[in-house]
Amino acid sequence: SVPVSELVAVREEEEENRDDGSWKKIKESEGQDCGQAFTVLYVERCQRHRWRCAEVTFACADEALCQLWVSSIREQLATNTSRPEHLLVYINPCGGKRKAEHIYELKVAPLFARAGIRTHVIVTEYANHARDHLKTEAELKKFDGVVCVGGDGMFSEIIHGLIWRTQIDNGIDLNCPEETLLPCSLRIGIIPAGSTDCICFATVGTNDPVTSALHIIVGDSQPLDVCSVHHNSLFLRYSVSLLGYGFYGDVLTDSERKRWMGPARYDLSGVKMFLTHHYYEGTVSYLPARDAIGTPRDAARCRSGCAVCKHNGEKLSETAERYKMDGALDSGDHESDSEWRTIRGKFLAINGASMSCACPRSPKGLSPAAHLADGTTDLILVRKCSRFDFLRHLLRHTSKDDQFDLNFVEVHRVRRFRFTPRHCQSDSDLELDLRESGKRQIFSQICRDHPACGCTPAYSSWNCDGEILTHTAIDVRVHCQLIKLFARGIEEPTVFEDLA
Ligand SMILES: CCCCCCCCCCCCC/C=C/[C@@H](O)[C@H](CO)NC(=O)CCCCCCCCCCCCCCC
Ligand SMILES: Nc1ncnc2c1ncn2[C@@H]1O[C@H](COP(=O)(O)OP(=O)(O)OP(=O)(O)O)[C@@H](O)[C@H]1O
Ligand SMILES: [Ca+2]
Repeated sequence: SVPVSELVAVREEEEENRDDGSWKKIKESEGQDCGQAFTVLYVERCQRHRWRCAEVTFACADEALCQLWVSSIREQLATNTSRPEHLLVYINPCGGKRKAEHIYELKVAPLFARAGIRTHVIVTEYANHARDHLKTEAELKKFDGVVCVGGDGMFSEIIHGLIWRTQIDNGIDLNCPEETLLPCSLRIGIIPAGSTDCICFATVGTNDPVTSALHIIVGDSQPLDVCSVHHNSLFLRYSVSLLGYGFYGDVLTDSERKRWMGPARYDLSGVKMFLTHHYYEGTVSYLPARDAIGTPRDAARCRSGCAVCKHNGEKLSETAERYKMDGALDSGDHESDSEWRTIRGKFLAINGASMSCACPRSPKGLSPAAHLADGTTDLILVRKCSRFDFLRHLLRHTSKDDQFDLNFVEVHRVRRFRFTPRHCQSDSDLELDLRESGKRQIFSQICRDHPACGCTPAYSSWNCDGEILTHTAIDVRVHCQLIKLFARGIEEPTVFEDLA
């Protein structure tokens, strides 16, 4: 049996198609003349979270009965209001291996057509075309969802456009980090055609255009946390996957100069920055997610219908409701300032992972137990250590071993965090540092005079979902379930999976 929610479409067979393979078989085996036939298209699960569109044709001597089946199935599909009818599609022809248009035309458009979905397709002509179109021009009321054909950078454009539009339409000040943002009503579908495609991989379990198209067609819905990033009272960007300073910031900066290489640029820059081995000094403060269930060291993973996301999401909205009824001004984190913790040090990497960040390079991701929609982000601090130790940490992203079980790595589940690089710290903080490291001052002078010695620069950059941020001192706040995707989270493998 197939659940009605996983039907793609039903098609009446034409007279001239009557010799088509599957139907002919039924006809012959029944040994009778068939009055009519119809084909049901449905989702079939394959290996490694992939979905395919399978079909079965039913033949029937009684034409009226056949019609009844077709109309009943159509009725069932029509009453399911979560299935989209009209989609706004943006294609980035320049991402990944530059195959987005081809992938859409060949694999996705025919499926949408079969499912009776109407589309308005825009092939972008320049960076930020999709974002700006969504911000100002797009007639969003006409659509049931937005589809992004591209990578994480393209997805970032879409969420910036949609979140901006939703807040501005409701008079919300984006530059104020304390504002409660309004969730976007349109769901977003991701057809992977980029270099990392981590958001697709971490929410569906695979980077496969057909699987993503089927999740859109059946009208799946997966809420997702979004971090807002501010510098003082200036809005910088939103992030849903990785906010990385140090190693991942440097890898991104270096790889941008190698865009022509396609996805391989990240590996080359990764090896280069690993060998460069820069560390950065600064202060990280964070607000622990005290009242949330789950920790970054849990063995359990965020999966389809995740109970942790459900529980934490409901608890947060109850607390927000209570605050509203009490007439409290701050609609922020509802946690007292005394809860903030501060860590100063030298770091090879500071990473905020709002989701696992699983991708083909690291199928378990940067924070394997992170949740898609629990209102928290996992703050991972990798302190200065030897190259050998850092390599051990990196390698554990690709094996079963725990990448956090090392004495130079710590991880905290947080609602909010801030970072200030050492050179931006207040005078009193700097004085303290100076007393601690008189010796280093002499060396850094020598290094400035002899740049070839390879000493560490003062600043790295933040990698924000694959975009470089313009500021290093940032304030990050998680907004629980601000957007929704046409996805359902990674499914546990089922007995129905095709193991052939
Ligand atoms: C030795 C093998 C170690 C492998 C360790 C792999 C860890 C990979 C973790 C990947 C996390 C991706 C997080 C996703 C971020 C996206 O929002 C963003 C936009 O698409 N992508 C990147 O920034 C792209 C980031 C790409 C980072 C690639 C890092 C590659 C590291 C290679 C280190 C090699 C050391 C070799 C020593 C001889
Ligand atoms: N028509 C265009 N011309 C040039 N750049 C574009 C165009 N449309 C979008 N972009 C930009 O291209 C950048 C990269 O796109 P995309 O995210 O699709 O691929 P990627 O960077 O290869 O993949 P990933 O982000 O998964 O690593 C995005 O930042 C986006 O703003
Ligand atoms: Ca989260």
